[in-house]
Amino acid sequence: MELIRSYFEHFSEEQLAKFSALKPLYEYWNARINVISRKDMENFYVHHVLHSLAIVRFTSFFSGAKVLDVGTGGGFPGIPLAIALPEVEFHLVDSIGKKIKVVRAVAEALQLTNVMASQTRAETLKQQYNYVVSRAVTRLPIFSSWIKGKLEKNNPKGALPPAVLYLKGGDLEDELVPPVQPIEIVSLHSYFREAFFETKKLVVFRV
Ligand SMILES: C[S@@+](CC[C@H](N)C(=O)[O-])C[C@H]1O[C@@H](n2cnc3c(N)ncnc32)[C@H](O)[C@@H]1O
Repeated sequence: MELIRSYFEHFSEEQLAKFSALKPLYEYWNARINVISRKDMENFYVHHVLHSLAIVRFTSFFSGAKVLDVGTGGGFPGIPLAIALPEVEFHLVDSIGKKIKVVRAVAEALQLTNVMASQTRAETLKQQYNYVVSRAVTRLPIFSSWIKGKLEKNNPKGALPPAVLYLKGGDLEDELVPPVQPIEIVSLHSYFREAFFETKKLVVFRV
């Protein structure tokens, strides 16, 4: 847990214990339902947990905020975010039922009462959210069409306005076209020293 602690000194022992429990839980579930490539399990804390937590380096949302994780797969970035931000409500969705089964099992084992998981296509959701998070799901213009109308118009005064926070690797210039309205693009290497983050970005945008 030294890796997580070194970047997030304010996490409590309870939170660190939950992060520490994540790897054996995913090893157990991944052997039954593939949600993480087998060779990536070796780099679980850097490639999955720390990568997800980049969003917490950018913002901690506000207490009571509703956050949608679109195409969460086995629970990334939603599960690490829910451990890091227990005052925030997370709705994790994926179109594949067996992935949601893993998300529910992990959330239950860790008693994450701020996680709701649904098997659904993001396009069909009716609720509105203060923020949308996601990692590696589809090109940003397509993604934007899926979540159209699902962000609140305003957030409480002083909070980050409604936005999408999307974790992305590689080139994205040709994806930053309407309806994507970029607010900020952060190189994750400015947050984390590991070589994995050299090409990784957090794209914050409105639609
Ligand atoms: C490459 S995986 C990424 C999973 C996870 N976000 C991660 O980074 O580990 C993309 C996921 O998006 C899901 N997905 C694709 N289209 C979707 C849609 N329209 N609504 C909800 N989930 C979708 C897929 O089922 C898949 O689990």
